[in-house]
Amino acid sequence: MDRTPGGRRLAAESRSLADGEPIELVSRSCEVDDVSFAAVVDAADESRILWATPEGLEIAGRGVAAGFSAAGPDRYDAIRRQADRVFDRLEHGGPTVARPRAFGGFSFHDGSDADPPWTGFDPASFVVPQVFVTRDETDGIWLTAVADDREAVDARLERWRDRLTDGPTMCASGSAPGVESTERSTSPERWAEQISRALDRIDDGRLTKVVLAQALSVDLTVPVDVPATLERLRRQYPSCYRFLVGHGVGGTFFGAPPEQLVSKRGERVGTEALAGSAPRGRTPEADEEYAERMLADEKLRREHELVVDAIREQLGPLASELTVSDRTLRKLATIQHLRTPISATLETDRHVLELVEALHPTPAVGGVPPESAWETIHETETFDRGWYAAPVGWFDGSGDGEFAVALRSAITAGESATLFAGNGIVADSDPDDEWEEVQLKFRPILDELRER
Ligand SMILES: C=C(O[C@@H]1C=C(C(=O)O)C=C[C@H]1O)C(=O)O
Repeated sequence: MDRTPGGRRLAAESRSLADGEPIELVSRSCEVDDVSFAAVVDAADESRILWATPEGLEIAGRGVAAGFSAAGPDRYDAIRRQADRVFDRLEHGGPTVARPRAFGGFSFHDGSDADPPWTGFDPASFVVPQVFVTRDETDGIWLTAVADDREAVDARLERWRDRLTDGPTMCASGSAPGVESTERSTSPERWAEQISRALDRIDDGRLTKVVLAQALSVDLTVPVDVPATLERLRRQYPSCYRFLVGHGVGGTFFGAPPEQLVSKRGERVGTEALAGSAPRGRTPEADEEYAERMLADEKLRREHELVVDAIREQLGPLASELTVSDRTLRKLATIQHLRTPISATLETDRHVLELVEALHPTPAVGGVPPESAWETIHETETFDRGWYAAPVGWFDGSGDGEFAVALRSAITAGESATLFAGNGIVADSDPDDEWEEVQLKFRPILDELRER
């Protein structure tokens, strides 16, 4: 595989970023009326990204004005160095909300091989799109184009403005592709064995917690319309992130994660511990009972506190002040979780990628201690996590940015999709309960693939 930073596929327009030269790009924005975000990301054979937050920021982008990719333990720094060479010289004509940002993410493990279904998904890869639309609650809707020079950027902006304003404004929510058949990576019997082996390690003191996951391969009747599926997910899971990453080759990775890894704006940092799960009840009384039981459950409390402690340990040394708020409930349509919001003020300025590196993987998706958890995951799981449960999001030229944990996610190409879901295992975990919780975590995506 081509491991050169900014290798062929992700070269900045036509140049490679490997030669050390700064890259000069120009961006221009114009305000537009309501336009279809789906129309920007409707071509699976081109690079495309979509990012939406629970607070209402939504960005859809296409093409590659600059691309960065990296592998290995140095991947966070390597991405940042490549991006600095672009952002340091970028001239942006437009409001801050519509500024160019680099969108992408990381694989769960730094040595991920990008084998199918993960073809094209390097251990770290980001793009600054050639064209993107940005919407947020206060600033309206903006179209931005990025190119090598002013003439090219003006032409691109005009072309896309015509194209989007002539098209439909609504995001089509489409219909589900329909599921022909499913195949599990892990049978219930195999799962019970895996849990029992993890519990042995916990018993003999090598491990305190590990998150074990499963994959579900789905044969579809027709290919997934990913933007339309995300639109349906928005309605079902309005408090979740939504993302789509496609490189024009291989599959499209998408999901509706409930969990923020980190957000950084200036010196302010936000993150959260989200761990501990229970079903939603069919009646308000049943739902309340599940919630009460979860809040009172000693095992879940320990499992959750491990995540809080790890975040405190990772972020503490970088912060002048750190606030751990009270534990609350996070209720989603099909599942509920324990959640602890955490915020911090940085002691000195940091790039958001430094915070991503410090936090990933939190024990909400990895385990404690991290090395032993990683070894257990590696020896136990029979599939490649790829970008599942890893950081996905954006950063900008001043080092601000926001990342979600890529959960409740799937990678799809043609008439197949692979879904991923996992659960935290600690002392006293019961294989049947853990199995049920994993199945609940497949539901957000699986429900949207099935015809109702
Ligand atoms: C691992 C997943 O979810 C994570 C694990 C949780 C748990 O163990 O209870 C809860 C929320 C997430 O942090 C997943 O959705 O696949």
